[in-house]
Amino acid sequence: METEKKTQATAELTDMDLSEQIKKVTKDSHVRAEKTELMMSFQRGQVTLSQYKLLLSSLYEIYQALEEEMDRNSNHPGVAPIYFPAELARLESIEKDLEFFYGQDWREKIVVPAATKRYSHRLRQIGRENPELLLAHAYTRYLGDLSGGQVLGRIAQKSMGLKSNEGLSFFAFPGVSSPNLFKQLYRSRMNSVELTEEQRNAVLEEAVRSFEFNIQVFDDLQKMLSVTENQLQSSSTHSKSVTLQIPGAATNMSSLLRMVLGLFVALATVSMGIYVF
Ligand code: HEM
Repeated sequence: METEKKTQATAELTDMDLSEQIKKVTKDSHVRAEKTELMMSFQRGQVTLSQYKLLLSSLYEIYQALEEEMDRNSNHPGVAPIYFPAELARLESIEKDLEFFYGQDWREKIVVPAATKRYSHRLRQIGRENPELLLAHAYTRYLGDLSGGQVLGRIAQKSMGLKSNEGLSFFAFPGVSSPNLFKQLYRSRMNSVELTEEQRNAVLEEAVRSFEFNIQVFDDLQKMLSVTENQLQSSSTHSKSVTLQIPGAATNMSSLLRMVLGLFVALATVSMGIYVF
């Protein structure tokens, strides 16, 4: 009975175009991504500046890897049909936004969690070894951005109290006049990619993995924020030495974190001094 059901499901999936299959196999992952704390903050209109800055920093690392690998493989038969740098590329917009939020020396200030490093590492690996799998990642990010982008951009602007569109270039696609029509074109290009059955299954698996990477990034960012907030709270209620531990081993400790850490050490030193005398 169970086997029958499975065979039926596989047969249904085989009859579909790639764009339909990919949407179907990632449906549950999409629901999980929507329910992450970070995405819930967006949906409640409560995204904070710290959340958004950390998210942008990770998006920088992710899009840098994705777009470098897409550029390098732009003539690959699995990439060429879905290669739309003029319409979709996000890296320059993210750089502009990071400069707005962090200042000119943003490169020295941004922090990303280990999950982001794992995601970008995977992108570079498949760019080298199986470029046709880049389609799965391009789909997850770009169609996601095109679907929710406009709405999320307005929510972000309102939640963070920004007066203009400054800092929000990530959400704007000046090269796409109708996101819905563009998504249709993109889907038809996805469907035109020639893949063996094995490659098609690998693309579908990679799409699910791609959502998983995004979910892990969102969860890690949230953990980083709550650790920083908890540490700040406990340092103001108990004046004792604390070690700043970020789950997922954040890399590139920013000067902001260094400053916070310095503040803890200074507080601990002062309080020990008061205690001793
Ligand atoms: C605030 C959270 C989110 C909301 C409210 C949301 C909502 C939506 C909506 C309404 C659509 C259009 C569905 C349709 O055309 O049938 C969509 C599509 C999509 N979203 Fe999301 N989304 C969210 C987060 C995400 C995230 C985090 C990702 C990936 C990292 C993502 C990836 C996608 C993709 C790839 C599509 C295109 C589906 C397709 O047509 O094949 N979404 N989303």
